[in-house]
Amino acid sequence: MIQIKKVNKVFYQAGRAIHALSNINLSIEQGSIFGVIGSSGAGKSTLIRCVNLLERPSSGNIILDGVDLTQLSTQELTLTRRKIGMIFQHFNLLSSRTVFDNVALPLELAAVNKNKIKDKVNGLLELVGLTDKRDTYPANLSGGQKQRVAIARALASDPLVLLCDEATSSLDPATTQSILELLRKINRELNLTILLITHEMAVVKGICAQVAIIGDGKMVEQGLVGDIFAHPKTELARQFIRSTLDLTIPADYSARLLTSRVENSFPLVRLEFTGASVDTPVISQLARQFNIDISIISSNMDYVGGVKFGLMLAEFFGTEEAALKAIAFLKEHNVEVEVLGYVI
Ligand SMILES: Nc1ncnc2c1ncn2[C@@H]1O[C@H](COP(=O)(O)OP(=O)(O)OP(=O)(O)O)[C@@H](O)[C@H]1O
Repeated sequence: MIQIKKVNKVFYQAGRAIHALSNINLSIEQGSIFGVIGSSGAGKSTLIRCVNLLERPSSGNIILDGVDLTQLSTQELTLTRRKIGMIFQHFNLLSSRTVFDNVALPLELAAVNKNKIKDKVNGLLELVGLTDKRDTYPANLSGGQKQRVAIARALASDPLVLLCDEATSSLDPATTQSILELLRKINRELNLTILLITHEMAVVKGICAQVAIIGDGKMVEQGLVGDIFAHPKTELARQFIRSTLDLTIPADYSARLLTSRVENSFPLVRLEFTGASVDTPVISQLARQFNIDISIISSNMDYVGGVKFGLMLAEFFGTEEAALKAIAFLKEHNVEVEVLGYVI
């Protein structure tokens, strides 16, 4: 459906070359939801803007439904762009137009007749759940409602692909979930291919089947979301996965944390379970085998693509020797263990 082939993008600023994208290759199947994740400045916006040629790649090809967009004339490109809808972080609605008129705009520009526009827009407003807001102005809508209008507008010209540029980044978590739910619904009902870029792994986990991780303009890792969560190959992928779990040491524990073991102090350990971890009940096993009492302080375990993974913060009560044996046992079972300090 979309093929991004050997795409490079170089910006020149004050005589300096900035390699925003280096040799990016991606293949996105029709009807799939594909996520591209990266930190700030990684090149995500540049990549998604290259897909509809808002930004022209310095080299490489963008192939949509068998057509190489980089080879089209300006006129051909204008027509082909109708097959590509786009939504943005800040919605980009026209404040002087009502909800209805915002959604109608692409149809008016394509000279569709008024009755057809009315039917189409009403249908789209129903799809995104905004029928009762048709005559409202954007200033009187919530962020989530504005994004629904933007989605309806993007769908007006029956695109094959929807590009989402940080579409949920300015929304609260509950609204983010409702917009992701809507994207899932339109993907299912319209068989629309969705390419989204985000800096939030939670968005990828929530909606995407496949993900590509980019860093510093380069492809770092790509594959099925479940596989990446289960077997991240790079430190960058691990960082993104950890960001969905977020375990911090409670303040009162930090205050009592020593860097070396003294009498009556016990190790505070951070356990990381990945797809490589052996799928046995290791916590109860090590309590029994090594005579260790385990106090779980916080835990964030998850299940994606058939794989359990997550982080756990725990205190190990027992002798120093028992704690060392327990840690070795966990490592043998491919649980990553980090001793964060000793709690007094
Ligand atoms: N028009 C431009 N002129 C010069 N440099 C640019 C331009 N657009 C982007 N860049 C540079 O290209 C690199 C990638 O930027 P890009 O906006 O694609 O990153 P991003 O991953 O989308 O970041 P963010 O999440 O912060 O938006 C950055 O170093 C940026 O400064």
